[in-house]
Amino acid sequence: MRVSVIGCGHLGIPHAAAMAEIGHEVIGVDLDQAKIDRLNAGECPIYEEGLPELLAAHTASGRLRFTTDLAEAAAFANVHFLAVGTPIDADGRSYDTGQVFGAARALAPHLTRPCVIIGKSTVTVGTTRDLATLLARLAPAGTDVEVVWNPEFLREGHAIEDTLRPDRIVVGVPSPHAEDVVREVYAPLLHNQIPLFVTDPATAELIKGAANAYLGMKISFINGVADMCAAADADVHQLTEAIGLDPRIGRGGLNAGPGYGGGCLPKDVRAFTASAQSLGALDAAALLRAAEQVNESRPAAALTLIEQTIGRPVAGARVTVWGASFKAGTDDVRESPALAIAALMHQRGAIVTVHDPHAVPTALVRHPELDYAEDLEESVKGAELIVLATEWPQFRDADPKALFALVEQPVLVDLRNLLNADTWRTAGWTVRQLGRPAQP
Ligand SMILES: NC(=O)C1=CN([C@@H]2O[C@H](COP(=O)(O)OP(=O)(O)OC[C@H]3O[C@@H](n4cnc5c(N)ncnc54)[C@H](O)[C@@H]3O)[C@@H](O)[C@H]2O)C=CC1
Ligand SMILES: O=C(O)[C@H]1O[C@H](OP(=O)(O)OP(=O)(O)OC[C@H]2O[C@@H](n3ccc(=O)[nH]c3=O)[C@H](O)[C@@H]2O)[C@H](O)[C@@H](O)[C@@H]1O
Repeated sequence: MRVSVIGCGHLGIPHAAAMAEIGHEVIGVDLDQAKIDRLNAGECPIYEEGLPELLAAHTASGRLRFTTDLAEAAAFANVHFLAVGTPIDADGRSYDTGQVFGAARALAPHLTRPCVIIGKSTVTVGTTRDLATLLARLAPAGTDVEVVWNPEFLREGHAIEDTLRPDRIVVGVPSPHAEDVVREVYAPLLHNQIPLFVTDPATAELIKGAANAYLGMKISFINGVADMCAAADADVHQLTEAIGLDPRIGRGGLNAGPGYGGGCLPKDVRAFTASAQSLGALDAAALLRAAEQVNESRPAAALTLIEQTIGRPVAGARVTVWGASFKAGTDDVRESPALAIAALMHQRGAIVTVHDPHAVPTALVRHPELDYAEDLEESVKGAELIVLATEWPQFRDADPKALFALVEQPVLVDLRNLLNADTWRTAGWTVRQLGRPAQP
């Protein structure tokens, strides 16, 4: 089939590459000419495992190309995926759907044949209906333009794997014809026994919000319990292993840490809370708000642990923060807990150097006030404290003996419970881990 993917960001580029991989002819569309030029040259503008290879293969084969021209996309395809951004609104709570409606308005005049728009962006319930009404009014094909919602569940760092082998495909359809089109698009995946969950558009929109809200609540729950463990001199890591064995709870997504970040969970929990409020589900809104509050308090909780460890305020201390991306496997620094903690220590007068194996260039744009080191050894020279904030394997595998010689003080706070603390302690380090006893 011929498909277009409108919006080439963290979702759209992997999706376009994966659609080419399963055999479709794909045209990706974005407003950003520089990004389109790089993509057409087979270059990958984001750090995502496996994506550069897929892009290079399919731009070379001619099955995947990119443009800024929506008219070209409309002439080429009868299926259009919408993967533009839905950042949080100026009010800080609901989605700004300007990119979604902006793209639809720009595409509409070119829709002269029957077609299906497959929305993938994360949106407020009711968006599919509003978009269908708008397109019926503005497109020459009128009501022959159908709008489906097909929320995306991929994780950054696993985008290709999650797109080619998702747990489930959820689709909210307005008609049996639209469902047939979706089944045809995803046929190669459905042949691999991946479940297709077909529902109405409003339920599909809410499924996405509920999934991310639950993931955020689960993380805030365990982070709240980590606070309890810290106060009781108990061990959150062992507690998590034990409760995670109960299949009703599950071990996945239950790691205590510096809080959930990224371009999605923080905004999606906020927006789902606002939806609960506006739909009159006030108890649900209060539950979700509590999860947000736990998350918002994580930088301060991390600072408390850091200052307890060094036995004084961070002002004047030379601190190295390991990690800038919001999690390992990506160079995305949107709402990164690592950078929030680095910036908080900087505000408190610490001399902060940040090191990340892939995200220094993206971090520099958002936090130019911080110092950066591209090299791990370089980053710790003269440090009085290392704060491990992102769970990159490079940090887990770092050599405590070699680093001991480089630092001013061998003190490390592990906010991800990533390290084998015994090995580090044997090499002479003082190590504190989140929600775990100071002395094992
Ligand atoms: N990042 C992720 O892993 C996931 C994201 N999502 C959702 O997918 C949507 C996109 O997220 P990201 O890819 O992270 O955002 P992003 O900000 O990385 O990418 C959005 C892209 O859309 C482009 N764009 C904006 N208006 C356009 C227009 N009128 N025509 C063509 N292109 C346009 C922008 O230039 C940008 O490249 C959001 O709703 C997000 O919540 C859902 C699941 C996973
Ligand atoms: O809607 C989206 O964009 C996506 O949001 C998340 O994916 P992602 O943002 O890539 O990252 P996660 O792996 O969920 O991690 C989010 C944050 O929570 C933190 N986290 C995650 C898991 C955990 O156990 N503990 C924890 O602190 C991570 O470090 C990170 O800061 C969801 O997992 C995806 O299913 C969803 O499609």
